[in-house]
Amino acid sequence: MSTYDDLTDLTDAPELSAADAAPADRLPRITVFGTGYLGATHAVAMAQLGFDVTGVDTDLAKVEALAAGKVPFYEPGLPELLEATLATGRLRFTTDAATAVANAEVHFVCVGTPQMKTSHAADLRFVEAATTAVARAMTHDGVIVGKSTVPVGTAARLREIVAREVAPGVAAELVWNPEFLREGKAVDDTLHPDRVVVGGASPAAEALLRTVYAQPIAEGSPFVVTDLPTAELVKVSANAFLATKISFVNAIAQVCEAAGADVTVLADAIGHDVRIGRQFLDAGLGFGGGCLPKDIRALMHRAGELGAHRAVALMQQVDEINMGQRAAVVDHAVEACGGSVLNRRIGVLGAAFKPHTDDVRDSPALNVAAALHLRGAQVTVYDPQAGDTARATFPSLTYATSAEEAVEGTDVVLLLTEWEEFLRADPTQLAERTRTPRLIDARGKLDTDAWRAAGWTTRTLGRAA
Ligand SMILES: NC(=O)C1=CN([C@@H]2O[C@H](COP(=O)(O)OP(=O)(O)OC[C@H]3O[C@@H](n4cnc5c(N)ncnc54)[C@H](O)[C@@H]3O)[C@@H](O)[C@H]2O)C=CC1
Ligand SMILES: O=C(O)[C@H]1O[C@H](OP(=O)(O)OP(=O)(O)OC[C@H]2O[C@@H](n3ccc(=O)[nH]c3=O)[C@H](O)[C@@H]2O)[C@H](O)[C@@H](O)[C@@H]1O
Repeated sequence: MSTYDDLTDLTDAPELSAADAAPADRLPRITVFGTGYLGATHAVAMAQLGFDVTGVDTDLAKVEALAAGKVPFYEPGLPELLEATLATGRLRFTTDAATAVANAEVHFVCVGTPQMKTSHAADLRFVEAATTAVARAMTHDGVIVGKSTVPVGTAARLREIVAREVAPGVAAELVWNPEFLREGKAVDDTLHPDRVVVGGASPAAEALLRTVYAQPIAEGSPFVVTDLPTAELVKVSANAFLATKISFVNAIAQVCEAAGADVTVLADAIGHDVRIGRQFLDAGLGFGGGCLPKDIRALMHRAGELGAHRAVALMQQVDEINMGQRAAVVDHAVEACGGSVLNRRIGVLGAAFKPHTDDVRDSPALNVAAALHLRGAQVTVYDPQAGDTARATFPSLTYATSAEEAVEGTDVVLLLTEWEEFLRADPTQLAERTRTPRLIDARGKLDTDAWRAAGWTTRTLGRAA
């Protein structure tokens, strides 16, 4: 039996009424639990849409920073919008869950669901704690809206918690409303979502969510109404599909390298087929970040619990191919250094898991840099935004403040995160700073003809050596 079975019968719980849930005389008031990448963006965006919003976090430093108008991470456009929405008086941040909940009707749960240290499963303790805190603090009817990415079956279990914790006579309905924003484009994705998915909502809760998302709906965002498990799985499947696309093209890239074909041209060509599409077919170092890797592993784990072995096998392959890309880049660097990187100087361009973010959670770039460091190389990393987060995660690497500094005296240079700054860099100037102008383009984004013309020897993942 899985951990999600044996649900309590909730039929005796009070029902949310349309009048209580959506007051006619004003917009519903909102709390957002968890003010990380997702929650901070969501809170600010909801305030921008005109709602009264309180962001709640257990991390006092984060709350104080946000309340002072400082976004504790790099996300283009968010600082300006935070400042503007704080100035309206509609947005505030606190660690005081009880007061925040008592003053609102819609409670978004946006806390983390990281991978467990001991298994592939998602760690649901934060989601459970936040849901419990909301349910306990509810003094009047309202809706708890799960937004965190969770394994299918979690919401049903959280409903049990809500039923147990909420005060008698208070109608607390839990629905699921997964989020699809991308870091680096978080503001735009939140204000203009590709779709809004709501699972498990009663008519009253659905009406409330339609009010909350009225603007995106008016602008044409599809509003998908479904049950709880489908809503949870839509989210996980979307990320699993994106991950599968990337691992597919990386598997083909290996064939390209062996056969003398060019994976970028191939991706462009197959991408013209609208059934395939060009997006998420960039071969190279593979996917990282705080979501795709942990989400496919959590799916692997949950699918295993449910006996869905084909999904387990597929996700295992996607993960394995992805991690293989990191190993391949390390091997290329070793080969470029003549068989050993011991005491060799390696310049690494990029630490973030992708451009336009300072997020280094499960970053392939930082992972490769660390692996080379552990093999005895002298690794110097430069990232336009992620230097501080990278240093905090992996302090024993050397961090430079420019690409020029990072490539100084190097035996090989690795392009690991495709920031525009690197794509625009002058290969002639950089070549002069190296000991040997040798480049591995692990993102397939550089104009290697221009780099070769500037004296570099180059190697690109997905093309013949
Ligand atoms: N980062 C992203 O781009 C997206 C993330 N997601 C999902 O959203 C969830 C959150 O992800 P991130 O924002 O990246 O994580 P994060 O780690 O940046 O933020 C999580 C926040 O929750 C806070 N928290 C933990 N327990 C709490 C509690 N009991 N009460 C209040 N706050 C609490 C933490 O202090 C932290 O600030 C995850 O499930 C993730 O998979 C979904 C879509 C996009
Ligand atoms: O659940 C989440 O948190 C989010 O996860 C991803 O968003 P994000 O992690 O911000 O980053 P992506 O833009 O998806 O990129 C993920 C990784 O894939 C890599 N990637 C992307 C595209 C590609 O063609 N090739 C490739 O290797 C990127 O370099 C990066 O490391 C999804 O794109 C979002 O829709 C989702 O909401």
